[in-house]
This record gives sequence, structure tokens and C-alpha cells, in this order.
Amino acid sequence: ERSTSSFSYSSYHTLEEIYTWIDNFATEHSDIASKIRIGYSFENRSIIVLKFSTGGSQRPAIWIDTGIHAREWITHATGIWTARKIVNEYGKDRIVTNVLNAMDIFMEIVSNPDGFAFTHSMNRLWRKNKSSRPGIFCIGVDLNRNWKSGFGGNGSNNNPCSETYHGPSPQSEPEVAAIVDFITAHGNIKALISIHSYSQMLMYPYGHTLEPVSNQEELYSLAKDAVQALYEVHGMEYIFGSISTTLYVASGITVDWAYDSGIKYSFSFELRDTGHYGFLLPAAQIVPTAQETWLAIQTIMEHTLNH
Ligand SMILES: CS(=N)(=N)C[C@@H](Cc1ccccc1)C(=O)O
Ligand SMILES: [Zn+2]
Repeated sequence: ERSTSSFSYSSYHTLEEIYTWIDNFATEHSDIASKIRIGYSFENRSIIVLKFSTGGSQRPAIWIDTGIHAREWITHATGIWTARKIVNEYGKDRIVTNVLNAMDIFMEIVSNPDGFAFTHSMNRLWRKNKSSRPGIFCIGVDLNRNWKSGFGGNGSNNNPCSETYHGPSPQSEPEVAAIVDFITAHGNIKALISIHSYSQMLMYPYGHTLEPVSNQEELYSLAKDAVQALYEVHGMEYIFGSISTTLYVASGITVDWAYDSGIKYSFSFELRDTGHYGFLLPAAQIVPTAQETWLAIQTIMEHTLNH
């Protein structure tokens, strides 16, 4: 009896439960899924990526991360549900089968393990990682402000006590450096999807400037199709557009670095809800959220495969 069958996909889980699930998942689906450690967190926890591959070597690939902000629990839960959906749909669903016959998928479910553990142990609303440095008496760097592109600009803060503290230098945080090193070494990532909550938005670069990216029209049209596919599942309305024009200016963010590194299909989701529950989204909404998000993710994957 597969132990992942006893795992509740409609509940929130601890770090230990998720890491155990990842181990069991990779074992039970070893024909298509494998576990890669890409580094260690500040507090020396393993940073784990799930690889989905049906063969080849160094195939073009899609990167998905969840949980960069520790308190955004719906994102880890959505990542887990999505991982299972991918292995269950391969060989059945046309898009998943076509994508995985030509590309690989990398998924980092717990991108901020130290912060996530802290939201279970001490502070449910913790956002940042848990790094500390001599002479600085506030803990943690915002892992969505520590990337090189636009680092230290408007929409990030150089006060270590700020929730949007960008850290002492780009990629100063091991959790960010691990992703940068992995994606740079791989060299063939075609799309990046960085999943946050909440606000119900699908956004693309840039965040650090109002300047449009070169393929702005393409990203606008793709985001439009993705949020329409999402809407058709449970009627949830997402807004979409570039980060700086749709939300606010934010500097040193994941998707700006990805785009400037050549990943022309870079997106960031803000999942449910629009503020009623916010980060404390009830577990009953995990599966509905993951189901609708899957349609948007499939839309982005299919476009990436075909362009
Ligand atoms: C509520 S929240 N912290 N997820 C909002 C999130 C918005 C954002 C997402 C992607 C890129 C830039 C900005 C942030 O400020 O980091
Ligand atoms: Zn976030």
C-alpha cells in the first residue's frame, strides 16, 4: 500500500511530514520522479528539488518553486498536489504527456525550510528565512528580494528588521544561491513559475522597473489565457499583468532574475484568497486552489513547449 496514498492532500503538513512525503513519492514513482538535493539552508536543512523526467539528458525544462515565503502554506500544499497530478496524468492527459515527452520539470516545494519550520514552531506569520549575522539583531532576509536583478532597488528594504529586507548582497542567502547555482548549471530552463499567496494574481516581469519586457505582449496574452483557464474551474477571478504595473515596484525578485538570465517565460502566482483569510486559508480550500492553479500551470507549460 503506497504510503503516499495515506497522505492527506487536503491538509496542511509539517516540514518533516512534507520531507517524508517527498522521499516516499520519489520511491513510489521512481519511473518518472527523482529527488535532488541542491543545497543546504542557513540552519543546515536539506534543500530538495523533485525532478520529473521521462528520459533524454539535459532536456529543456520548467522550474516551479513554492514556499519562498514561509507563511504562504497554500503554496507548499498546492506544490504537493501538483506533483501528484503530474505523475497521475502522464500517459493520460495530452498536455502533460506531450510536455514530459519533450521536457523535464523541476519542482522545489519547500524553498524556505527554516522559515517554514518556524511557522509551525514559533510564529505562523513568519515570512523571511532565518539567517543571522554578527551585529545585526533582527533575523531573516526576504528571499523574494535577494536576487541580483534590480537588487537593493525600490520595493526592497536595507533594514534587517524589515519584512522586505534584501540581505547584505545578491544571493547572500543559501536558499537563493542554491536555486541560482542549479538553474545556471542546468542551462536549459525555459520557464520559471514562482508561487506565492495571497491576492489571486498572475504576474510576469519586471517588478523592479515599469519598463516592459521585450516579450510583454506574449506574456500578457499567455497570462490572460492562463487566468481564463483557471477561472473556468471554480469561478475564481485572477488579475494579471507585469508586477510593477499590476501590484507594486519590488526589487531583487525571483522572476526578474530568471527573465534577465534568459528564462523568457517567467511568472509569479499569488494564489487564493483576496484577503478574507489571507495566509490562514482554510485547508478545505487546498484542493480547489490546486485544481484551478493546475489549469493555469498547464497553459504556461503548453505554451513553453510550443514556442
Ligand atoms: C504577499 S506576498 N509577499 N507573496 C507579495 C509578493 C508579491 C510579489 C510576487 C512576485 C514578485 C514580486 C512581488 C512580494 O511582495 O514578494
Ligand atoms: Zn510571498
